[in-house]
Amino acid sequence: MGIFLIKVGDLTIPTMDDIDIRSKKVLLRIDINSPVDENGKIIDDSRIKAHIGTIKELADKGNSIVLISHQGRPGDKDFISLEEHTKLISKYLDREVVFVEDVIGPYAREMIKKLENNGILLLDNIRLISEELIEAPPQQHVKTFLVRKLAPLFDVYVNDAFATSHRSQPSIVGFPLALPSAAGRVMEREVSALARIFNAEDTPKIFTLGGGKVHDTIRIIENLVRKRIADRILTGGLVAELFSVAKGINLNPKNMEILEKLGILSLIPRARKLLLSGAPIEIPVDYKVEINGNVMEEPASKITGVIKDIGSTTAEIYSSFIKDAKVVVLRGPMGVIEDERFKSGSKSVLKASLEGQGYVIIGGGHMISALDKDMKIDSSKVHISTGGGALLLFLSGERLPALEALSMSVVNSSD
Ligand SMILES: Nc1ncnc2c1ncn2[C@@H]1O[C@H](COP(=O)(O)OP(=O)(O)O)[C@@H](O)[C@H]1O
Ligand SMILES: O=C(OP(=O)(O)O)[C@H](O)COP(=O)(O)O
Repeated sequence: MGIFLIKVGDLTIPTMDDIDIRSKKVLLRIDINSPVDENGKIIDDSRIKAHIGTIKELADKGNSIVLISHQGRPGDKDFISLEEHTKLISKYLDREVVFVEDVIGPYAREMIKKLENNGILLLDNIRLISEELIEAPPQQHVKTFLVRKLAPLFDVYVNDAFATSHRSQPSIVGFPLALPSAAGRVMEREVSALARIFNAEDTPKIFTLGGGKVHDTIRIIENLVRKRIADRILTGGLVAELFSVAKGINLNPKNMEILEKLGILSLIPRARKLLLSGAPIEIPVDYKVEINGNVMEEPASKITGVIKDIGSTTAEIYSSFIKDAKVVVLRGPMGVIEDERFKSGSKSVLKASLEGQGYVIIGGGHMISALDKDMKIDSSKVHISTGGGALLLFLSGERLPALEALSMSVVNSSD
């Protein structure tokens, strides 16, 4: 044990080298929330692979480990159990990992109590517990059923879920107030790497923002604009549709209905405010759409189909901007990448980023899954982050609840 604390702004966060973490019972929060296909099958396991090193290190130090993670959100198609995830973790670790079809009930607690030295369990989707979806301060979350039922069964809590570090949820912020805690290796690596590579003086900085989490993304754009961090913001996915509508472009009733159902239209006033303030937000000039099962390209001003990707002219324009940037940050796909026919927009911007001169930061589970095996990745100028929203909030200088909570962790006095 030494002093290896991570410093982030005014926060000091303990690492796994700072607490006594040998032969203990460890609760390890990971983020293995992965993109899944329409049958609920995992289509990209990058996030699972990312945590293997942390799990191995804890296992090698003689700890017994209980893994917790969420997957999707209740009501969404990707809200599934963690059974398949367990098999993948087991495959990459090359040892048995037991799936427990329970989270805080008597069965889960019995399994945790019985866990032998060096054993590894994965509890089921933590968002099966409704408390996990509540955003509240650590002082409130330490009193949840979730924390009160699980914390007494452990010696140590490790948070390796950088990708969930922007959520002030019990499994992220509650446990550090109940147990000696530390950041895991993924968390440590992400925070240290991003602090090192993201410098104010490196301009222009281009943010390519797509995907479906538009409520999160508009908050991020507001931050980036207020702090003048982004020189240009290239939009794709549902984010682009919001800004197109806010600019007065008629996307036709089918797309408006989708935006309405997702609650995205309520964001129009905020999007308009950003545009009117002169924010450097670019929107697509054309889209790839689906009409009766057929794929077509249509100009943004004459959309008749359901929008599924940015069009090829937009991809070309975005790529030319990207190639000239000093720093490129990409989060959220340009289209519905689960469908091969709508992957090309995301692939084009990724390819341009990797071929350009600038430093590239790629984040978010879906965007990473669009990276082709044959795309050349120069690790000296590319950081592939496990985080999406967390990454962007961190880059925009926001305090992440996970880091704040870890900085408040109770001190491990056993050494
Ligand atoms: N035009 C679109 N219409 C509907 N969904 C879209 C569109 N573009 C992207 N998406 C969806 O966005 C989702 C990914 O968004 P998000 O979770 O924000 O990204 P990430 O996981 O990379 O952070 C994917 O499921 C994708 O199908
Ligand atoms: O996938 C995640 O975030 P991301 O889409 O911003 O990368 C994290 O697992 C957090 O999930 P959430 O946005 O449902 O809280």
